[in-house]
Amino acid sequence: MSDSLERLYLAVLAARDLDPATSRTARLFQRGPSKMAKKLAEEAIEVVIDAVNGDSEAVIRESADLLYNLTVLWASAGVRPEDVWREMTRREDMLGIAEKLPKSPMKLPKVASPRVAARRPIVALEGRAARKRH
Ligand SMILES: N=c1c2ncn([C@@H]3O[C@H](COP(=O)(O)OP(=O)(O)OP(=O)(O)O)[C@@H](O)[C@H]3O)c2ncn1[C@@H]1O[C@H](COP(=O)(O)O)[C@@H](O)[C@H]1O
Repeated sequence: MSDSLERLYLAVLAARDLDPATSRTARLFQRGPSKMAKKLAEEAIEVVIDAVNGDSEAVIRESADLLYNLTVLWASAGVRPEDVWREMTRREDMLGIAEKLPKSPMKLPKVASPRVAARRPIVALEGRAARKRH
């Protein structure tokens, strides 16, 4: 999926400077971040409504619209897909360790990599609080 999003991101960057009369993306860039944010929020609500109504086909369509509008907002905010993938990997590493936390904090697992070692120490907290800390 990340390949599709990365291709879409490049297409959005390429469309940014097209004619707003013919390119929706160029029109969104012309209208600015508040319009982009409004469209993203609208799409998120449409996904929610379709999911609550059990319309999975509509959820699929609206999710594609949501991801398009998210990609446009990323581009406007100077966020690249790889920035988001890096954060997701960081959380996966962190939560992976948190889920393996032994009962006693003294037996913390060896750090998986220098990248993990650079992180704040993990404190054995109860249940969801452990997730909230990171
Ligand atoms: N992937 C998309 C894409 N997904 C969704 N959309 C647009 O987002 C709309 C969905 O949002 P809405 O339901 O709000 O549509 P709408 O009601 O017509 O929009 P508004 O009237 O509310 O503004 C669709 O009608 C599409 O026009 C997209 N528009 C463009 N792309 C891609 O973006 C790139 C640039 O395309 P242009 O923007 O056409 O240059 C290309 O690769 C395109 O494939």
